[in-house]
Amino acid sequence: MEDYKFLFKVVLVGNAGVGKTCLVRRFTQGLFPPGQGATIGVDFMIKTVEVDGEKVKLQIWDTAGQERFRSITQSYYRSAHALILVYDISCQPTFDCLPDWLREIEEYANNKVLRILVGNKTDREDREIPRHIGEDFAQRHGMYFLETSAKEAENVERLFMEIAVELMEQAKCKELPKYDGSLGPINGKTTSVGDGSCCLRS
Ligand SMILES: Nc1nc2c(ncn2[C@@H]2O[C@H](COP(=O)(O)OP(=O)(O)OP(=O)(O)O)[C@@H](O)[C@H]2O)c(=O)[nH]1
Repeated sequence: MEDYKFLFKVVLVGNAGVGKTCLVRRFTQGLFPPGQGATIGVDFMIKTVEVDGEKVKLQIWDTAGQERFRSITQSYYRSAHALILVYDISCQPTFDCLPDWLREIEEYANNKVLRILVGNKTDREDREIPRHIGEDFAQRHGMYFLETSAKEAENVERLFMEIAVELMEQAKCKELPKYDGSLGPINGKTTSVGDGSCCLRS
């Protein structure tokens, strides 16, 4: 039996090419993969971290951004404890699609899911979306907000660690059932986490 006290499912969504896979690889393997191909369907990785001396296992689901995989990826929203919605700060269309992603989240995710908006690729010099525009959008939609660079490892560790801390705090308050690793929460119970209405601590 593996030794961990909490297991949380974190799902990344967002347009193709925004860097979801690179964020996951950076966090779980500490690398920025060269020539990363598009994700087909859904992929997942595990990383166990320690928060306040307790082991927290993060099961991180990396979904394909391409439209043709949408029906597969939607089925992963429901049991997510946290959803990371990613856009590329150097690519306006990826930001313009955020309302469409929010509609998907409204439709398929638990309405109490922890939501985080992430503007990735801060290392790029051709920024199109100013930081405050991303921040405003997140605030208006009750989401946490962070800008990251998977390439330069900026804020990536922080992103996942703050999610782990937040989910653990909520789990302690609400006594989330321990997730058994299957797609649905155990005992058929729908887990309920947080009200998703504040901003990531800075
Ligand atoms: N400059 C820069 N490039 C990045 C960063 N993160 C990812 N990329 C590049 O962006 C491209 C797409 O990265 P992926 O991680 O495959 O994007 P994705 O969102 O997983 O794409 P799909 O799997 O198609 O949904 C790759 O060429 C990466 O090298 C970053 O932080 N900075």
